[in-house]
Amino acid sequence: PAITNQGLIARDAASVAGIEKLRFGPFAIQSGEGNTLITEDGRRLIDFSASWGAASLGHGHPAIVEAVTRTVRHMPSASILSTTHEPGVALAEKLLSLTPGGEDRRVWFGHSGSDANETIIRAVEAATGKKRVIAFIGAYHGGTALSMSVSGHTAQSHAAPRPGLFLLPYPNIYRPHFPGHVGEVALAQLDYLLATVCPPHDTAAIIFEAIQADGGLLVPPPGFIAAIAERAQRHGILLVCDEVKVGLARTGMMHAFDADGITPDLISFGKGLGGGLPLSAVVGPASILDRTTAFAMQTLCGNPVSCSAGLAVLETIEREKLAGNTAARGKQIMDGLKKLAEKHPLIGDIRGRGLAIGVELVANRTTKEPAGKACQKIVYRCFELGLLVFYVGMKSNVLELTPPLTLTEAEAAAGLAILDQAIDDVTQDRVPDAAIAAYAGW
Ligand SMILES: Cc1ncc(COP(=O)(O)O)c(/C=N/[C@@H]2CCCCNC2=O)c1O
Repeated sequence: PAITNQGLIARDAASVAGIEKLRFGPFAIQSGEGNTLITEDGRRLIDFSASWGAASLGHGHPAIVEAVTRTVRHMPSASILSTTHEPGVALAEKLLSLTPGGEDRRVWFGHSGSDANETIIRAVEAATGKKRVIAFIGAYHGGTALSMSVSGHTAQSHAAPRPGLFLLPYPNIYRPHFPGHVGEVALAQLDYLLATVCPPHDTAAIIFEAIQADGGLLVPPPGFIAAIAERAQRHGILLVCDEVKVGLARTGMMHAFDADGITPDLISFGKGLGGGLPLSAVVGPASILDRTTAFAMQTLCGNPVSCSAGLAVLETIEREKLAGNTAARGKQIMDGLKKLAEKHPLIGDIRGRGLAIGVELVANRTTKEPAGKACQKIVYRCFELGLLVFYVGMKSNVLELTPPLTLTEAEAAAGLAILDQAIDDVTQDRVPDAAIAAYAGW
């Protein structure tokens, strides 16, 4: 049918496949400027999501515009598979210089966190010949078959876990599901697995997030990931850290795993690495990533335009000292949220590091009953009031605040004020069920 002059939402409904939609409202965007998005009808939204963390420098950052424009104009091919080029080599060198690891290492380029984690699992299995992998309940490692099969998020329960996968309980300090669900049980279970059905000689890797993002923005107790790393090292099991969401200065440190001062064997990057363009990377030992050729290919891997954006992101993080800004803005927001918690009983827990912040919403602070519907309504109301924020969590009740690393003090304050109003409106039942009925969220 001819496309009438309908709005984006109606046209989207008639043209874009629902299987890739994760919608919380009629969120139609016509443009972005810095840390603000402008809706189709011209309203300004402070962006507290950064497109799930991908727009690390906000929207239209001059460094990215300049790098991308320059490269797309002179275009040294579209791929690094069969022709190499300066943007790709320079970005690989930059990533090697920014990541810890003594031995000879290499960088693999992809387009998404999913393909990076997919490649890691395939590469470590091939290099070690080992069939078992250990991961965590609540983990989201991707949306492709293999990356999903080593995930543990309830939203992906439609995907079968890979054979030989063992899932451990990720520490949940605020909502322990059993005594010791704050770290020591996970470690005890890991030791028991390794001593029984998951022998180190057949266990290729342990994959984890230093902060579990989609699982509910769970921050493990200090020392937990160091304890995991110590066991991996002791048993000769490869340690894989998924830095796709919370890496690259988002926690106020260069790497989220810096919190425990560990050195993973392999690291996956994505989202913010591309600053809004499709780009992922795996950093790991040459003995794994350089052991053969033509093993993990996609035509546009190492696309020079995306690689130029990645270089611009990393250089800007350094030049603008964005890890420092992230720590400062994160403290500002955390302090602001603590004040909101004094007046809003819906706020059950506030946690995170830097600009990776979770606000867990509960109907009752004593029972901690998850307030999923209130959470959906708050996201919807924030959109109406001028703030874009989404939610995560296996009970869909954790607001995820991952604004661009370039967030300013004024934008943080304005976002908090809108969040305050939205929570108030939902608490006073001013947002009807009908407002969110059409949106499945997750
Ligand atoms: C820690 C972590 N590792 C890998 C991925 C997969 O990245 P891609 O979605 O770029 O393939 C993700 C993606 N997370 C999802 C993307 C789908 C929408 C829901 N929100 C996310 O942030 C992730 O958080």
